[in-house]
Amino acid sequence: MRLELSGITTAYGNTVALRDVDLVVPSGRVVALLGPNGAGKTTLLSTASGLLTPRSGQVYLDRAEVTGRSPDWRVRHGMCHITEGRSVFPGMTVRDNLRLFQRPGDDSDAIERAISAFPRLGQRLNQIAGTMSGGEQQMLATSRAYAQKAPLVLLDEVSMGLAPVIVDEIFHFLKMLVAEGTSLLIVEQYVARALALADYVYLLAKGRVMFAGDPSELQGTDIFERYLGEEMVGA
Ligand SMILES: Nc1ncnc2c1ncn2[C@@H]1O[C@H](COP(=O)(O)OP(=O)(O)OP(=O)(O)O)[C@@H](O)[C@H]1O
Repeated sequence: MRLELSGITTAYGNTVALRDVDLVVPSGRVVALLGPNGAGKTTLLSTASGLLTPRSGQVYLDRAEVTGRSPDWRVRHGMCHITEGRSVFPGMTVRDNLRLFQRPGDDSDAIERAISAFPRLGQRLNQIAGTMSGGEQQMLATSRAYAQKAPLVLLDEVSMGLAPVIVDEIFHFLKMLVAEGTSLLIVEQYVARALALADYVYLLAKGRVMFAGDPSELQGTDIFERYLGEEMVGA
C-alpha cells in the first residue's frame, strides 16, 4: 500500500509542528524518518494515521484521498500505526490482547501470526499483559502490525529503551514484514539499523523536510552531523 503526504502543515494551537511536508512511502518499500528531538516525526505519523488533522495538505492511500477519514477507517483499510510507548491493554491477558488485534471480518488466526513473529509471546498467552517485562509488552504491541496483516505499517520508536537482544528481535520482525511486501514508515533511534533496512530516508528538522533520498546519498555529506549529532550515526 502506498502512502503519500502532500503539502502537510500540522499545528498544536500556535505551535506549528510540520510545515508544508511532502513524503511518499511507495508500495512495499521502507522509509526511515529521521530528525532531532522535536523535529515533528511523531506529529507526521499521527497526521498520516488520522490521530491529528492537518491544518492544510492532503493524505493519500493508494492515491485515494483520506485526509478527512477517521483513524478507525484507516485501520480498516490497511494502515497500522504502532505509537510510541507500550500500547497494550495492561489488565487483559496476552491472548485477549491478540484477539483484539484481529481485523473485523478477518478469520485468520491473529494469535498464530503474532507468535510466529515473536515466539516468546506464545509462552505467555495466559499472562496479564501489564505484568510482562517492558520489552515483552513492546513485542506484544508491535506484533499487532503482523497479526492484522496490515499492508502499511507506521512504527514510532518501537525499540526505545529495550535491551539489545530484544532490539535484534524487533529488527528481525521488521525484516519479516518487509519480506511480506509490507510498506513501512519507521521512526527509529537506531539510525544505522534503520538505514540498513530503508529504501528511502527523510530527514526532518523544525517541521521541514531537510533531505529526502536514497540512504547512500547521505554518505560523504555532513547532514548527520548537522542535524542528528555524530554519536547517533553508528547507534
Ligand atoms: N500535544 C502537543 N501540544 C503542543 N505541542 C506539541 C504537542 N505534541 C508535540 N508538540 C510540539 O510539536 C513539535 C514536534 O513534536 P514531535 O513529538 O512531533 O517531534 P518528534 O520529532 O517526534 O520528537 P522526539 O524525537 O523528541 O519524539 C515539538 O516542538 C513539540 O514540542
